[in-house]
Amino acid sequence: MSNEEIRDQLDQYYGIHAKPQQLKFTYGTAGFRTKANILDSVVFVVGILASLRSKYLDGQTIGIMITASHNPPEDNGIKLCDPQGEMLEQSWETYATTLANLNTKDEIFNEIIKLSTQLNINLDSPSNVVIARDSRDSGPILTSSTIDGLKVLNTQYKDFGLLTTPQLHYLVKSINTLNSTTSYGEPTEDGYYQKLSNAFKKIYNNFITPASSLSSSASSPQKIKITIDAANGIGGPKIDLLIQKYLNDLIDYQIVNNQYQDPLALNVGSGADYVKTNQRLPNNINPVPLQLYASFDGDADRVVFYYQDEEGLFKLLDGDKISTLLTSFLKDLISKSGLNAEIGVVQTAYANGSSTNYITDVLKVPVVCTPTGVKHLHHEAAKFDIGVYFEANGHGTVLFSDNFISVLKNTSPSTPQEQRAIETLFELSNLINQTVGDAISDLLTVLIVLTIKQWNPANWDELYTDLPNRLTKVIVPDRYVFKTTNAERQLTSPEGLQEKIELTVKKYQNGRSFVRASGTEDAVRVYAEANSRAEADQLSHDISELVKNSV
Ligand SMILES: CC(=O)N[C@H]1[C@@H](OP(=O)(O)O)O[C@H](CO)[C@@H](O)[C@@H]1O
Ligand SMILES: [Mg+2]
Repeated sequence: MSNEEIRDQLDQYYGIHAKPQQLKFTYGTAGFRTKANILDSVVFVVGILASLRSKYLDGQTIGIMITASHNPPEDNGIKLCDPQGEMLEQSWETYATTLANLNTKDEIFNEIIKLSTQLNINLDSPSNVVIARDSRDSGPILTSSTIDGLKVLNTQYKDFGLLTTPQLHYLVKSINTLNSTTSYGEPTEDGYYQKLSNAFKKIYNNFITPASSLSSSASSPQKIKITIDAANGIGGPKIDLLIQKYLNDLIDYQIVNNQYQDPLALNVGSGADYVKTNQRLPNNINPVPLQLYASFDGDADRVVFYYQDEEGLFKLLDGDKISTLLTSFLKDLISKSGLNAEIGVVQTAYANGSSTNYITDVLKVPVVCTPTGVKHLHHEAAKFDIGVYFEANGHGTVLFSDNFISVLKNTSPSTPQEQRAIETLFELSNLINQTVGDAISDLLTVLIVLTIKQWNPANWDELYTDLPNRLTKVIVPDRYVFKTTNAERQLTSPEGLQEKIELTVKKYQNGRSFVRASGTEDAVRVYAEANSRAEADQLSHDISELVKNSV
């Protein structure tokens, strides 16, 4: 495109999407996220950036997701997805932030020219983008503003409408691998359902026969039971569609908080974040002891499970519990397969200390700790043949390396046991989303593992006992003075604070605490765990006081 053509396009579209002068925006861990009514200028320039990114990558398809995940209904956000379904490369986050804060049409034009020169982008290259949104009522208008941004550099686009975030990631990877040897799947929403349900059924049929089932009737196995709190978000109608169409004879499910068309209901008193943060049931669940419940977040890239024990106590099965369940299952399969595979687990400092000890000491699997944010975990997990990564809040997945997948495809098993283990490992790589944490895919994986093990939620929970812990926020004048090292587990600034924290922690049995600035909220987070509830609370209080007094 010539400079004149770009100027003409900006003349046509910029006026209605001009930035309000006083606002500042940052592309953070989760993209841009704020009140929906101030996002218009941001989504417009994200359209331009996605076009540049695609041209930079020779026309490969880039994904745009309009969502604010677990935030309240009046918020919204936008994030980009790279060609293999991974998060946007970090250096481009800076370009996104720069573009979003420019105040005039000329500045935007100059930035387009500057970036294309600096990065050697041929503006005549084709550019392709797919776009989707969660169920927020601000979604359609923000989508249309994003599309105006795409038109500035003549980008081809397809609007997939309402999808979960992981479905969009699936589509991006499927489109970019179409007709190749590493084809990820059919690039349609239904292709996603087919891929997951086929894998689920194959694993199921490999293990569950009428004779081995727990069923009272010998001829038909009992259906797998689950109640899902969909946070009144887009995950509800999507998992409904998948199970209805493909898994209805295997899964007996109920969806609560499924009012995704109610603009005020999203994430209110419901959802994975609500359940994990408050450590309590969401609205509209009357628990039956020892039955399994799950909560998605607003864009269905996180899931947590829970149940009520026989004493009537609420018990949470969070990302750490999912990680340990899957790791123990996978390790067992590797050993039965007769193959050599390196399995590893990736966690953040927020993982419960008991889970880390269990994985290291009992499962004897290496654990890597990374900074918060899934892109850090994802990157480390990709270094193993099988890399399991979950944040404690329920966002995570399991990555199978290309090399290990080709070993699985090309090995001739010598016993039926080996054959079953190899097939199951291969189908798990299809069932578990390889691009990003996925509530639907993780839910199906947990259900099949529990069914194979014939475990109820209490059996799962028994693997280890969580150390009592507390996660709190402290509001400070400037959170950026809190700088960390060692995967965010130690402070380097403010000076002297880390030493004080360590002296305090030493007073508590099994005490552990760390402090870091949130990347998504204007606050400092304090995490504390110790041997008892009272000690964890006291430690949390002591450290919060140290933080308050340090600034
Ligand atoms: C303790 C915690 O749960 N932190 C969350 C939260 O990050 P903070 O940087 O802690 O605000 O939002 C991130 C994005 O959703 C998520 O990846 C992360 O796990
Ligand atoms: Mg989310």
